[in-house]
Amino acid sequence: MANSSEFNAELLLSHKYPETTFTYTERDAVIYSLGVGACGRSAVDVDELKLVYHENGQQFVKVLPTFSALFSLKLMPTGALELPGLEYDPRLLLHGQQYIEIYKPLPSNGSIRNEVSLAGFHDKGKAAIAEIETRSYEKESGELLCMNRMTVFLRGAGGFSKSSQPFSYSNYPKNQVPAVKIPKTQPFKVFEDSTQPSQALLYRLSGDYNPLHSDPMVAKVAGFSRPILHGLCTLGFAVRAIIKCICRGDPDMVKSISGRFLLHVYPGETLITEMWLDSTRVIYQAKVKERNRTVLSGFVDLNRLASSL
Ligand SMILES: CCC/C=C/C(=O)SCCNC(=O)CCNC(=O)[C@H](O)C(C)(C)COP(=O)([O-])OP(=O)([O-])OC[C@H]1O[C@@H](n2cnc3c(N)ncnc32)[C@H](O)[C@@H]1OP(=O)([O-])[O-]
Repeated sequence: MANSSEFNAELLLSHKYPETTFTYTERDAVIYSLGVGACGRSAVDVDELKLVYHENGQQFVKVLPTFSALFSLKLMPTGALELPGLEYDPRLLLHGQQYIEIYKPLPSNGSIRNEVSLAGFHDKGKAAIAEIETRSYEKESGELLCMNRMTVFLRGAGGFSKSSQPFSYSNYPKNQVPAVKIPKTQPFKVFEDSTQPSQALLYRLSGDYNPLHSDPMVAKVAGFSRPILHGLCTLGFAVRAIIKCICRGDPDMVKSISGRFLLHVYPGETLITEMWLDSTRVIYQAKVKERNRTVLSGFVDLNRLASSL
């Protein structure tokens, strides 16, 4: 537990994160799609081939909306996050939540300028929670493309509040909070997908080289029997399942995405994504079949519904 004398709220809240850039090509978008399992069940999948190949005269590959979560990767090159005013052990850091808003379909290649800020910071006693917001602009046009809010869960870093009221700060609307109630009814769609034992080793090629996902010793120190899957890889699997089952394979129908990581996933486990439709909102949860445990839940808001649903 963090010592209250080590926490300096003023220093943390006034910290300015530097702007970052992210340049990608179509090859990066394809490696990402393969990393979240596109065409993993069939190399001629009609809903997914467009994510990895120019089929039928298609000019560009289509890009999954969750690809945008990579834009701010430079912020944590080795898995640690700069939080001046707080001491914490980066080896105990876990990805807690991800919230994404897409304002324009993601191009198949591009150069992105990111504005980064601290959107929230909370003392949860046993943990501290930091929320980092990244607004991503297309460099050439200057247009705002998307916003990502990443929540990091810093195990062991809570308990620093000096007053009896735990320290809590956030600067965004309450309706963007990802907590969802899973309906008691049967899901509208269910999709089962296997992750490969090498899934995290493939996914890391998209730029998240945190050794928690590849190094057995680092995983042990973090409390896991072996390296675990990147949270964003699990989210990528779940959102891809929704795009396949509800958007008829069209990634451009996704407006916003929210997910909370409830439990770690081991590469090689089977993910079952259950989906409920509530107007243009898809409420979902992903379970690991082998352990019968829910590992992720959230919602995806769509621009419209597919006419054939
Ligand atoms: C980031 C880039 C690096 C990437 C790394 C990875 O990919 S790692 C791989 C991917 N990530 C993973 O594998 C992580 C998987 N998730 C886990 O292992 C666990 O959910 C946990 C350890 C994050 C929290 O478990 P626990 O039993 O210690 O928690 P609890 O139930 O006792 O609640 C305590 C308080 O925290 C709140 N809160 C709870 N959960 C979350 C959350 N996810 N998010 C945010 N907040 C959360 C909860 O509301 C409560 O606050 P309240 O209500 O009192 O004000």
